[in-house]
Amino acid sequence: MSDNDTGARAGRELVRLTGVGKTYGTSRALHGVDLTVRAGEVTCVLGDNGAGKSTLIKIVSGLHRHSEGELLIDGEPARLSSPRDALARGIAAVYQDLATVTLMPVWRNFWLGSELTRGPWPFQRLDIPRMKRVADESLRAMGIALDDMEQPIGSLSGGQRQSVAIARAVHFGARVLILDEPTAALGVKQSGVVLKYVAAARERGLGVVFITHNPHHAYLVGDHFTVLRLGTVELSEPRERVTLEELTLHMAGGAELAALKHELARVGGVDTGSLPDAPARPGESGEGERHDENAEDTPGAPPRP
Ligand SMILES: Nc1ncnc2c1ncn2[C@@H]1O[C@H](COP(=O)(O)OP(=O)(O)OP(=O)(O)O)[C@@H](O)[C@H]1O
Repeated sequence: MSDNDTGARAGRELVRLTGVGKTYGTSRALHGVDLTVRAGEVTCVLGDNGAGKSTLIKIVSGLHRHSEGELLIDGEPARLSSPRDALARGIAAVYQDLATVTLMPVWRNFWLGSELTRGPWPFQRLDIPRMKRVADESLRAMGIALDDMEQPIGSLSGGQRQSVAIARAVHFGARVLILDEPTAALGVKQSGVVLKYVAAARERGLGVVFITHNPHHAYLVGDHFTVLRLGTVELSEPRERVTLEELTLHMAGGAELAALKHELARVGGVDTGSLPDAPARPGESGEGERHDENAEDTPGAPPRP
């Protein structure tokens, strides 16, 4: 598939998981998970350590087989045997530890493993001018303008490197882009850079799965939010039905905090008035109470429509 084909009809279902689970030996990492990835939407998967986020993306990206439930791609039941198999179906994962060669120029990293050649076999040579030109065009199409394509990729900031990896996946035909904690190791400004390209990928019609610990980052770009806890889905709501506060409380283990608050109030001597209550059920929080998206601590990504 060429990158011109990525603009699938917005809202079209690309990947769906129903009742998916995964057992490692006797340990159940994931159970009964439903998740839908749609064209032109960002699906955020949030969860604390050990919640099952990595296991989930390994299943969707072809690294692991699920042991229960069903995986549908374009509405058809599918079993992915490898990441290459997933890639052939248009599903690409960009991991935190980007597989780049730090001393190689940006354009070489862009083409790594898929270099263009020219001339008839067996006299083929690398088509360096074309690789540089196409890499530059692909980056610019995503709004990434680098001063010098010859600079080693290691000299770029973490946010820029993530952005190059996103543009690369888009160029090579990803329809579903899985981003594994792309902002985890980044400061506010660099996180903003990455979130901008997450939004750009969505605008191009890709279905994006954005894995994160950070509800603020998720809320800046997300269309749907799924919170995992101990391998099961604790919350799954579209943007209209959940506020940033609710999402943050779920991530902070709001129910446990509320129980703790109750205990502390009984012990006395602790001011529990300012502690949060249990997260409201989505929809209970009242319309029009949506949190300001440009709240403190959140980088300046484009506002959601
Ligand atoms: N290969 C494995 N073998 C056995 N257990 C595993 C394996 N991979 C993950 N687990 C277990 O499955 C559960 C979910 O882990 P997973 O790595 O998917 O969570 P996570 O949400 O990605 O956590 P983190 O944010 O810490 O990466 C954990 O209890 C973990 O110990």
